[in-house]
Parts: sequence; C-alpha cells; structure tokens
Amino acid sequence: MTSPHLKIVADAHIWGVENAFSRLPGYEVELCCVESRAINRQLLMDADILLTRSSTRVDAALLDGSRVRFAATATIGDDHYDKHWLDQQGIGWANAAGSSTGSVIEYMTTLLLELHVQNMISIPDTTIGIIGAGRIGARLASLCQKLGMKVMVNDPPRQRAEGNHSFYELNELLEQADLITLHTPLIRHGQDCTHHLIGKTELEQFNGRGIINAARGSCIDNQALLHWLDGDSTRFAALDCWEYEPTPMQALLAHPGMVIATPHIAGHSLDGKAANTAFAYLALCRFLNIEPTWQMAHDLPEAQNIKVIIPSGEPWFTLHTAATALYPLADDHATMKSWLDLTDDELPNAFSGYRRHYPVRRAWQQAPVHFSSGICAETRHLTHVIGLKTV
Ligand SMILES: O=C(O)[C@H](O)[C@H](O)COP(=O)(O)O
Repeated sequence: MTSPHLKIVADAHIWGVENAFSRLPGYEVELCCVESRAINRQLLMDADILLTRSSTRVDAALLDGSRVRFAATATIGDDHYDKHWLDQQGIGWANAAGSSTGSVIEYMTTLLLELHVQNMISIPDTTIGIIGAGRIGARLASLCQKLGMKVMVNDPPRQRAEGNHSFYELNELLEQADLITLHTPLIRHGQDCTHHLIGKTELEQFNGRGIINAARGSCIDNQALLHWLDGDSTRFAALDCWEYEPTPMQALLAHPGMVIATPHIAGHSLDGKAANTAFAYLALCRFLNIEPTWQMAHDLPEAQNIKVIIPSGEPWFTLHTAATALYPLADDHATMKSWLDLTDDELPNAFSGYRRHYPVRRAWQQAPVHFSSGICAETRHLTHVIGLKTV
C-alpha cells in the first residue's frame, strides 16, 4: 500500500526545517521550503500543511480555496494568524508559545546587567513594572524578585481570571515604577487590546526613566516614545521590537536615549530557534496523530565551556562579564546603530538579513562558565539565580 502524499510548504528560515519535516512516518512528504515572501495562494493551492515564522500573514486572503488543513508558526507570537477565520474554516493551527522563553529571559537578564553597568539603573534599587505576565513576563517577575528588585506586575486578563490582588493596574505601574518592560502579545481589538498600549497618555503618566519592549513593536506608539525621550535627557529606552519592522523609525534608532537597540532577536538564541521548530514539529505530529521521530538535540552542536576572566570582586560586574561572554548584547546594539546611515531601501534589508543570519548564541545551560578565579558566595548565588551553569 502506498503512503498518502503530504505537501508541506514551509518558510525556509525555520531552523532545521529540512531535517525536522522531510520525513514523517506514514506519509510520502513533499517539502517545499521557500522564502517567506514567496509563500502565496498559488503555491498553497495544492498544499496540505503550512509552516511559517512571523512574517507570513495567515488568513483568508492567503488560504481561502486552498487544500491546507493545518498551519503552524514556529514563533511564540501568533498575531499574524487570523485564528478566528482558521477556526471557522476548521483549519488546525498552532503556535510555539513557550519555546524560546529561555532565550528572551537571557536577553532580558543581559539587558538589565548592561543597564546596571552603564549606570542607567541600580538593579537592587529598581522598581520594575512588568506589563504582561504570560510565560515570559511571569518568569521575568520571579527572576527580578530574586535579584532584589521591587516588582509590579500588570496583566488584566490574568487578573480577571485569577481574581487575586498581586496584580497592579497599568496606571499604578506608570506612577510608581522606575523601569517598565512589555511582554504582552499584540492584540489589535477588544477589551485586552495591546496595540499602542503605551502611547502619549501613558507616557505622560509615567514617572520612571526607562522603557523596554521585547513584545511586539506596535505595543508602543513609537512616535510618542520619541517625543517622550526628547522631553528629558535622563530618559532611556531599550527596544528589541519596533513599530513598522523591518523598517524601524530612524529618528528613534538615532536618539541618544535609545541605549540598547536590537533587531528583534531576543528569542533568537540557537536553542531558542531550535525549540521554535520542535514545538511546531510536535504540533504537526499531534495533528497527524503520528509518533515524533525527529529529535532536536541530535541536530544541535555540543555544549562548549566558556572561560570568563573576572574583572573585579563586585558581583554585578562579574555577572555582567559572564552574561556578555555568552551573549554579547552590545554587538547586536552596535550593529543596529551602524545602520543609521542606510537609506530607507537598505534599512529593512539590513534588519531582516541580520535576523536571518544571526550569529550563533547558545542557551546558557549549553555554555557552562568557567571563572578564572574563585567567586564570592553572593556572586555564586546570583550566577545560579540568573541561570548560568558553572564548572
Ligand atoms: O514570536 C516570537 O517567537 C519572536 O518574536 C520571534 O523572534 C519572531 O521571529 P521571526 O519569525 O520574526 O523570525
């Protein structure tokens, strides 16, 4: 008996896509990997499965009339999927929520340490307002508490569902936090709309100095953010996500208050991208009701020890040195700031190209740290808190 034919159209930039999806038990797979801009109605007419990253809008305009019965995005965010329409059509869909959480937490940890060593904040004296307490926001809240920060969490849907009093209203965060950071999904309509969640009104209310966005660009009105930065030279922003990606606002990128600018790579550690793929793969196996055979770990390089020369006995500086040995955040920032001279046509290519060919960055558990000399008990404790593996 011949196996049924299964045509899969996939974004070629899904990490490990060929190894993961070209063999599925019980099917004769035709895997068609293309650039995201080549994913169109015509290509999908006779496809059964669609696998995307965030740059493909999956909706009626793309899929109506096609044979596609399941679509998965190898990303945490799924705002590019018209989930209501997919449900109405009986087309299965999945996101990779939870997959690259660790990578985003490592980005956030490195960023907080970077802000500390640059004297923008003092970690233990900072009140951080976390907006959005899903997998990432909740894990970040717990980490920040362990680092001695005062943590205020805002998450209206969770507050309604859980009815407890550990959540703060957005205006309370804006009034009391020194630093706010966004970790919400992008929701364009309704009660929990997060599009321009932070706009002119909210920024006028905000008494703190710093804003971080590692959620989706348009959760913050970038024009309003630019005005806010203009209003006081002690204010600063760290953006990983930009409104109008892949064409971030040049004036915002150029602003001296834009202290850490990165091109939407918080989740892009190698292990984060591999986990994105693994989540999409497992979702497809569940949909097809088949046993998974591909194992992500077999395709990842082995862990490598990283030697860290300790600069001084000061714990936060030691942690910063170790964190940036694993993840040189300043390199991403310097690269993005170097795009200031690019034309409007060149900037989106630089932004997307850097993300596509992003330098390899390993998860901290895959890159054990070997300190050049002994570290004090407090530093040792903090290395564990931030998730470093020491040898
Ligand atoms: O939603 C996510 O997983 C992240 O924002 C991810 O970094 C998106 O990556 P992209 O598909 O844009 O490469």
